[in-house]
Amino acid sequence: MEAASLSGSSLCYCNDRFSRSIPRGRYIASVSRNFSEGVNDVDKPSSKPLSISSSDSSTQNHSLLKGLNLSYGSIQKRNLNLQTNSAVGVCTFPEYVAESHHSHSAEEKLGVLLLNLGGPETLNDVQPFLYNLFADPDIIRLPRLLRFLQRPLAKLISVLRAPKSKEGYAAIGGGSPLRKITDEQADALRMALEAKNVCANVYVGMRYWFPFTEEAIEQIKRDKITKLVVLPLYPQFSISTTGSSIRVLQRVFKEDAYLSRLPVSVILSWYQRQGYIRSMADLIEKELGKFAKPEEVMIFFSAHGVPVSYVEDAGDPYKDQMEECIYLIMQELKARGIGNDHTLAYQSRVGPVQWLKPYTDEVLVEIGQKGVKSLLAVPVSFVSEHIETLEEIDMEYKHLALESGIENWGRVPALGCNSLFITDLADAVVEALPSAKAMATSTDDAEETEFDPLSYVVKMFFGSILAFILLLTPRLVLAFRNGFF
Ligand SMILES: C=CC1=C(C)c2cc3[nH]c(cc4nc(cc5[nH]c(cc1n2)c(C)c5CCC(=O)O)C(CCC(=O)O)=C4C)c(C)c3C=C
Ligand SMILES: [Fe+2]
Repeated sequence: MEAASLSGSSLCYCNDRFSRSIPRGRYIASVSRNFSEGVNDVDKPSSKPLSISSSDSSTQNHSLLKGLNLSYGSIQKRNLNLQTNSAVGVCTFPEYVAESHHSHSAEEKLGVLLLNLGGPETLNDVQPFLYNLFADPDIIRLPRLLRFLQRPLAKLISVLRAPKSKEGYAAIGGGSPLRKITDEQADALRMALEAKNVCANVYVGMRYWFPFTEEAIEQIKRDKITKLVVLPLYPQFSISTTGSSIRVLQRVFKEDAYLSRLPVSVILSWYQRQGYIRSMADLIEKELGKFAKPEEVMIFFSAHGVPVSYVEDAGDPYKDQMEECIYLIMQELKARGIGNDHTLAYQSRVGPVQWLKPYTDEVLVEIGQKGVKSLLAVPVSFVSEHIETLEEIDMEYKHLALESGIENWGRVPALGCNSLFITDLADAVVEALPSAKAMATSTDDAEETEFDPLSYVVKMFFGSILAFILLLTPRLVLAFRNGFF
């Protein structure tokens, strides 16, 4: 069966077989764990190209690879070798079907790894969580020559930003709800798969906080999983989210004999799946119904931003995918007779660089001044409630909107465990199974370096001094004054 009929989408589709092998230089994937006694970095160099078998079931393949190909920028430089097979069929696999436990293939064990960002569970976690985030070279992208500054800079920025972040987390109850919600989604997905007669263990791996992706992978090994589907909980692909998490997998998998032979299928993005589009449209339709005059409400999509350089220099397909996603949701609403005005803006910018525009806060003021009276905010880049929905949108943006002349405010909840959505994710997992392939390691390790504790200490020391000096440059001082960090 071809991909298009599986996604059930009316989109054009492709079932091309892509095979990309992208040459690159050295890339250091840095993962920092924070244990009770304090920050404990693990920075292991990673240079061997790995191959990821990726399964997408509609146009996303095309646009994603186009996105990756746009420039020989970040992704290629960073060793993301992609083999994408998009012809995916709906079928159940005898080895994973519940009834087949007693069969010869009972040894087969399917795993699904959900990837997410993670969030601090207490206020004390905030600074170390921020450290882990800013130490990620996919979040602060430094030129190669300045990479030794990554961790000292992360330390400084995390310490400086922590008070502001803590205020945000304090306002939503003292911590992020992300772990609890992601665990619930994992459970719901396991049950949705079971309902399709597919037995799977579902794991949660967070990028910047517990349970770290590496812990989930350890569990996958202990459970002797024989096939793995990797499902990032980000509908749209960004270098800063899915890209970053996949790099962690590449690093861990290539270093382990069992993992490097494990058949894996990575779902890179799924914003165009019909179940997701429909469930978003359902939520919007329901919330619109709560307004006195639903047809007059502006639908305001607010997506998490990324720096412009990600899109323009590094070829991040995030913006394209976001725009296509909004188009599809609006098409679905139109098909239901809902033709409201809508707009897309980007929120949550951090630091002194240019982020994707227009900015949510600026657009809210603008449309309030233009006379829009009713507005429905739709968070669109993430599928769980988190600090940016509960604090930034519900508190800061709502306040700003009301101040700017908007009188009726509404907000669509995040999808969470919405059953149509979870069922669609289960379908995506099933569709991805046939394209699972072992990640192959290459011998291209010429530039690999070993972790050297002495050079680490030296770099940390001089890097801290340099980072401190850099932070005193007028531009950055201004950025701090303006509260960008
Ligand atoms: C699609 C979603 C996200 C993208 C893209 C993204 C990029 C990105 N984020 C930062 C900096 C921060 N993000 C923070 C929290 C945070 N980010 C996302 C999602 C995306 N980030 C989520 C869901 C969360 C919240 C997690 C939670 O605890 O609930 C934070 C910490 C919070 C704060 O201080 O504001 C920072 C900092 C950058 C720099 C970036 C792209 C380069
Ligand atoms: Fe973020």
